[in-house]
Amino acid sequence: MEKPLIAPSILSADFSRLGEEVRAVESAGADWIHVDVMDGHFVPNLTIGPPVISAIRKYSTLPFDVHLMIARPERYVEDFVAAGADWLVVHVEASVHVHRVIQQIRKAGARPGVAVNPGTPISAIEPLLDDVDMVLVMSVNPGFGGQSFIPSVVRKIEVLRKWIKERGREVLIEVDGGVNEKTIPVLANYDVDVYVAGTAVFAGGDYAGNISRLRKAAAGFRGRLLNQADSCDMD
Ligand SMILES: O=C(CO)[C@H](O)[C@H](O)COP(=O)(O)O
Ligand SMILES: [Fe+2]
Repeated sequence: MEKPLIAPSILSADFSRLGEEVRAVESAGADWIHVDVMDGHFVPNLTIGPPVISAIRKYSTLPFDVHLMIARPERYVEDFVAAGADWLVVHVEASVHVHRVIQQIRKAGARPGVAVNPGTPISAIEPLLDDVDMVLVMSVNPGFGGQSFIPSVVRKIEVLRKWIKERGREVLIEVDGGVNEKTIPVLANYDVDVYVAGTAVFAGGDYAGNISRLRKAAAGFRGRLLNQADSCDMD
């Protein structure tokens, strides 16, 4: 797949028709399906678990990118992989032994990613860069869709891109939260690989049009707003 990728977050889909919604965003040009799993403990919201992922898996052939916002994810890694997760992303804040969980994910047969909350220094994931295939930089506090992008995370993405370049090993950078046509142009300066978008894809119902506008925002502005991140109005 040609990067950057667009990964619709089905948190903003119609949950009463989740399978059809997954099929619809695939037809509309999505690259991945982003699935938000919340436990009411690590984040103040509850969503879905392995049985629902297993049920919607058959509606799409796209990779399922499963974002676990759950405490101690090591308890459920094998269940999520069996349910159909191609990518399994755990929060660095959610497990005491996050390095071990990353190894567990790879052993279970999925690609491991690590996510970092807006309030956590990016240095927390630096020791994991040789072991993960993706870093998910949260640009809102996890738990809900429809929140505003937090501009201070841009600096973290810049640092992360530098570290990955220095290592020479491919690690994808994914950004999640408040991603839309206004925020993507700034992010594109750091070669973000995967844009997760819930509201921006599902709002208004024109999924194909929405995805195509996000793609254009990513391609059109790449490299042209360097050093303007701090002054950019991102609301
Ligand atoms: O992980 C998430 C929330 O915790 C979601 O993926 C994210 O919020 C997407 O929604 P939106 O694009 O509306 O911000
Ligand atoms: Fe997410």
